[in-house]
Amino acid sequence: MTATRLDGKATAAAIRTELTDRVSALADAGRRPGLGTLLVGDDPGSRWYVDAKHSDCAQVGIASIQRELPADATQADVLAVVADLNADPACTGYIVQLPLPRQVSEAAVLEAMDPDKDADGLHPTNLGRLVLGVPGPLPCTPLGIVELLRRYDVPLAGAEVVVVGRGVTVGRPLGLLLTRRSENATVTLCHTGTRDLAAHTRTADVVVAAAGVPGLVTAEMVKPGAAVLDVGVSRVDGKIAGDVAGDVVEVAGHVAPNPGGVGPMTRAMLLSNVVTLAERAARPVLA
Ligand SMILES: Nc1nc(=O)c2c([nH]1)NC[C@@H]1CN(c3ccc(C(=O)N[C@@H](CCC(=O)O)C(=O)O)cc3)C=[N+]21
Repeated sequence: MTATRLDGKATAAAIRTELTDRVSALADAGRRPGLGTLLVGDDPGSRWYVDAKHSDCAQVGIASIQRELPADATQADVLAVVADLNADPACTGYIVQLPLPRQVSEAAVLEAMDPDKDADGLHPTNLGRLVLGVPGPLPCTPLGIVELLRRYDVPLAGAEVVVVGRGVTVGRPLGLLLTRRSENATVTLCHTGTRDLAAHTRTADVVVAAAGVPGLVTAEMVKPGAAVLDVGVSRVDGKIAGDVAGDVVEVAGHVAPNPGGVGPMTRAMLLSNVVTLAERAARPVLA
């Protein structure tokens, strides 16, 4: 038996279609949402992601504000663009593409963003809101994972979920999201320092592999019928290599492949965050 594919590409396309009505309503009220991006440097992977985000925006009617700085930009250069985007009324939500060059502090840049325009949900205020259970924009990859599982009826309530990876964009906030009462999963957050990773993953109903270690999760580490989501992004010989080995599809019940799984969902959730932020900003106008 081979696993059901969690098709992130098709699901993200459906979400974009659903968003177009909300974008039209905002545009009719003179409040068209606008996504800003700041790309620092010329990493081809980062450029691809940013370009893909803007072509997604064009599809649903969200305006694009594309800012770029050279790889040798200073922290002051980056903070100046952040201040611009904070002040620009056409920009209702924005992201600073990560990673930033070494000379620029990511923490300082995230902190300088207007939390009400934080389309990535990575501002300390918004991460704090996630911990507190207060509404606010949520990180896109964790949201995309939860939404993909929901649309394929993979149950989370009471489920054992093992997340591999403790990074700030995926693993750490995903643990917080999944343990909310609304999701009600039990989460074990594993990482590269976990003594016996396989012992954890073998008990899991859902495994999310987000460690950035190619082929880390193999078939013998997966309980038959479990859902396995591949979120690792590494490049091996110029091609994307995920954290999940090819033989896992023979054991798992569901697999989110990489590419074609969580990546497109991340972009769809970014659009959803931008639309929600624009709706919130327009509330007095929209009634
Ligand atoms: N501020 C910030 N926010 C992010 O959300 C952010 C970031 N920085 N830095 C880098 C990571 C990575 N990331 C991905 C987004 C989409 C795909 C994606 O759409 N991938 C496609 C195609 C991949 C390909 O073929 O190259 C897929 O999985 O099918 C992947 C990875 C967002 N990130």
